[in-house]
Amino acid sequence: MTETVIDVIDLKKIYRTDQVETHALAGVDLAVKRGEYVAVTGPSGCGKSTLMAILGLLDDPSAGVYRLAGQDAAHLRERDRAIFRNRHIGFVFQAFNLIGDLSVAENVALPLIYRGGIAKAARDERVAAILSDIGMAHRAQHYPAQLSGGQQQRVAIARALVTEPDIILADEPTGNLDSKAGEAVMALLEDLNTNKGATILMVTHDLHYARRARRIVRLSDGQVVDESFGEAVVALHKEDDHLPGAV
Ligand SMILES: Nc1ncnc2c1ncn2[C@@H]1O[C@H](COP(=O)(O)OP(=O)(O)OP(=O)(O)O)[C@@H](O)[C@H]1O
Repeated sequence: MTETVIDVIDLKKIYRTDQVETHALAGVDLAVKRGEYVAVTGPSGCGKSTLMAILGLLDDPSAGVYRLAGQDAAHLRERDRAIFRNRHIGFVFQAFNLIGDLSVAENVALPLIYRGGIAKAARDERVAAILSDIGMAHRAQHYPAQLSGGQQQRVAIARALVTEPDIILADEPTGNLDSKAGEAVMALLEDLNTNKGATILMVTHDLHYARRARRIVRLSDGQVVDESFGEAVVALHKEDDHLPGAV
């Protein structure tokens, strides 16, 4: 049986201010198996960022179960979070978040340095291989400011992948890119999923990009209201009467 990487059961997040209580997540159930590529989509305010922050261990849920790679991830102590994140998660942000005064190769090597226990020669080898995989080997000694937005996001994806995480969490990865660069990033994510077995969960408000994933989960008012399959799956199974159509 395929291993479940992310297992979320009845996840709730309530924001309390003096006057109001906002149920940002009102009981989300979501399972992501190894090798899946899932897009989470939905209208503004439906809870996408809140869900991503919890899955990325940046915030705690108010209630519910969150298991990551089979371990309880909902109640980690502060000092365990960074270690857990480094070990299991690769994060791709909308704003790339590369470090400006480090070269491309140095940016990609950072998660391996944080992990520790990996000799420099092994790190260099791993970084070179991953930059080659994503077509950025020729930019290894460049600095982020010398790259286009699309290239910076490719480097950020390499940085997320370098530790071979259980899951890539991509938060609006095309949000700061024009459509051509956005398409290139989407093609890279698809390739990593199809050919390298990367497990990906991407949040996007853009249905056009959500459809490029294999499975689409729609949130509304903090709950999963619909699940369907992306274009690649629908094209593959278009003869299959039992498969729900693409959104
Ligand atoms: N820190 C906070 N304090 C209070 N309410 C919050 C906080 N963060 C989010 N919310 C509320 O929780 C709900 C879900 O917000 P969230 O940012 O997760 O939605 P979203 O789907 O990511 O929206 P968008 O697509 O616009 O980024 C919204 O009603 C929002 O106003």
